[in-house]
This record gives sequence, C-alpha cells and structure tokens, in this order.
Amino acid sequence: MTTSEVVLDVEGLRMRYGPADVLHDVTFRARRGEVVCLLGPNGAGKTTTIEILEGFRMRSAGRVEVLGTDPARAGEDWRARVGVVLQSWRDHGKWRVRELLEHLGRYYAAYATETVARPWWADRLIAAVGLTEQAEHKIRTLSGGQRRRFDVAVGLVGRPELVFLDEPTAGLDPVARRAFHELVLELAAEGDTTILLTTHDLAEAEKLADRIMVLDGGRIVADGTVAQLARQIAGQDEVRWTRDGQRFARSATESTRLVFDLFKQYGEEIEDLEVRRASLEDTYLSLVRQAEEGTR
Ligand SMILES: Nc1ncnc2c1ncn2[C@@H]1O[C@H](COP(=O)(O)OP(=O)(O)OP(=O)(O)O)[C@@H](O)[C@H]1O
Repeated sequence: MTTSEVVLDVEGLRMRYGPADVLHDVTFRARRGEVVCLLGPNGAGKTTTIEILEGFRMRSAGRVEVLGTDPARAGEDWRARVGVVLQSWRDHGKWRVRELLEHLGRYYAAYATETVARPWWADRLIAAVGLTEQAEHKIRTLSGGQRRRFDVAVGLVGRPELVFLDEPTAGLDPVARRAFHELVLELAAEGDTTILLTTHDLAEAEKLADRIMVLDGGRIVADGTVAQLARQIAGQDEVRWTRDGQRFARSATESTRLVFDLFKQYGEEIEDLEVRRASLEDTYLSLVRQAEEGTR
C-alpha cells in the first residue's frame, strides 16, 4: 500500500429525499492517512454524505467507492475496516464501559493482521478518550459528554483504516475536546488511518485537517488546505497601523508588499503595525456567502 492510495472516491453523488434534492453533484477523493474536515451550514448535506459513505443510506445516483468497495454492496469484511461513530450505545445502559468495549472488540480479533493488532487494547483506548475513571461505570450513568467519548471509543475499537466522525466533539468540555484532538492527531501521525470528520468548530477544523471541504446547498464549494482556501478570498489580510497619531486599516492580498511600501514611504512614522491573516472563519464565511449569492 502506498501513502497516495485513494481510499474515498466519490463522483457525481446525488441524493434526493422525496421531491428535495439534497446532494447535487458531490465529487471528491481522499487518500490514505489524510484528515479531511467536511464543513458546511446546517442542512448542507454533511450527515447525508457521511451516511452514504458508511453504507447506511442508499444514494440516488453517482459512483461511490470506500476502500475500493461500493458501501451499498459491502460485506462484513469491509465493515470491519471502517470505523463509525454512532450514538446508539445508550441502549446498552446496563453494560460497563470496559466490558462493552471488550465485548465489541472481540468481533475485530478475526481481522487482525501481522502489522495491525486488532482490537485496540480496551484500557489504552479508554485512557485515550479520557474515561479511565469511568471504566467500571455503567453506561447509563455517564454524562452526555462522557457518552460521546464512549461513542468515539466504540468507533475506534477495531482500529479501522478509515474513520467517519460526524460532529465528534459536540458537547465535549474543553479538556475532553483537547484529548480528542490529540487522539485524532496521533491516529493521523501513524499515517495509515484516514479520517473524515464534520464539525461546526472552525478552530477544530484548522487544528486537525490536512484538507477542508466546504459543502453548501448539496455541492462542494471549496476543497483545499486552509492556506489554499484563504488564497481564494480576495483581501484576505488586514493591515493596521498608526501614523501621525491617526489609525489606518486596509485589506490586502499582498500584505508583505503593503508593509514594505509603507515603510519605504513613511519609515519611522509608522507605529503600532499589525498584520492579521484571514482566519479560517473569515475564509469560511466568505466562501459560504459567495456560494449562497451564486458567485461560486
Ligand atoms: N431522512 C430524511 N428525509 C428527508 N429529508 C432529510 C432526511 N435526512 C435529512 N434530510 C434533509 O436533507 C438536508 C441535509 O441534511 P443533513 O442532515 O445531511 O445536513 P447536515 O449538513 O448534516 O446538517 P447539520 O449541520 O445541521 O447536522 C436537510 O435539508 C434535511 O432536512
């Protein structure tokens, strides 16, 4: 296997619920080891896309290959290679955290290879999601955020090659969120786990994603690294300075050039210089506005 292996290959994906077209023509690929964040407004079609890729929802049209297989026709072997974070473990309220993880993990033992031990060792996973103190607690006694951490642990227990995480940190406190980020970065650093996650937290996307895709109105309206997306937005940096006691501010695509020219022209008269790079939030809001105005 090479690191450039395509593990997600989606072309012309369409989804229609009754009379409503929710996904129009979604096309993208992801390679082994990539962390891809899917962003987009409420109702953009992110969950629908993920559920189709997970094999839980039948698409209306288009070609979808996940780990080389159409999820609509995939079998148990394929499912064992794909990690899904569901929120259904509430039904197993009487089970204890370690007990249920060990139980679910046993299913994956048959899929261990010479290089990848399966399942993940339950205690290691429990520690990684910050549930060591609750390892012997019954699932129904966990708080909302602790259950979410447990959901993530269940999604990872089989050491999947590909993990789908739909808003994994919604409802997590800052400490749990940080621990989750470290876990994702650790999985990504190993280089062979591909992660597709959705979030509304742009700081999280910026921290985790190798690549960001923005879905809006059922279409991918942007796809690239944070820096590539920022370059698509004109006037991305804001430069502020003071001269003769007066404050100035200007947007610039070439802020280095602007600063150079300012110093060339005014030298030491320039004070309190600040250059603010476009944040992912600025870029995202601008991309969504353009998409909704029909200019992208
Ligand atoms: N089972 C369904 N039947 C009919 N319409 C649906 C169904 N599931 C989702 N939709 C509609 O499809 C659109 C996309 O929904 P989806 O849940 O994929 O969006 P999302 O991007 O995940 O949103 P959010 O950020 O709010 O979670 C929405 O307009 C939603 O109302």
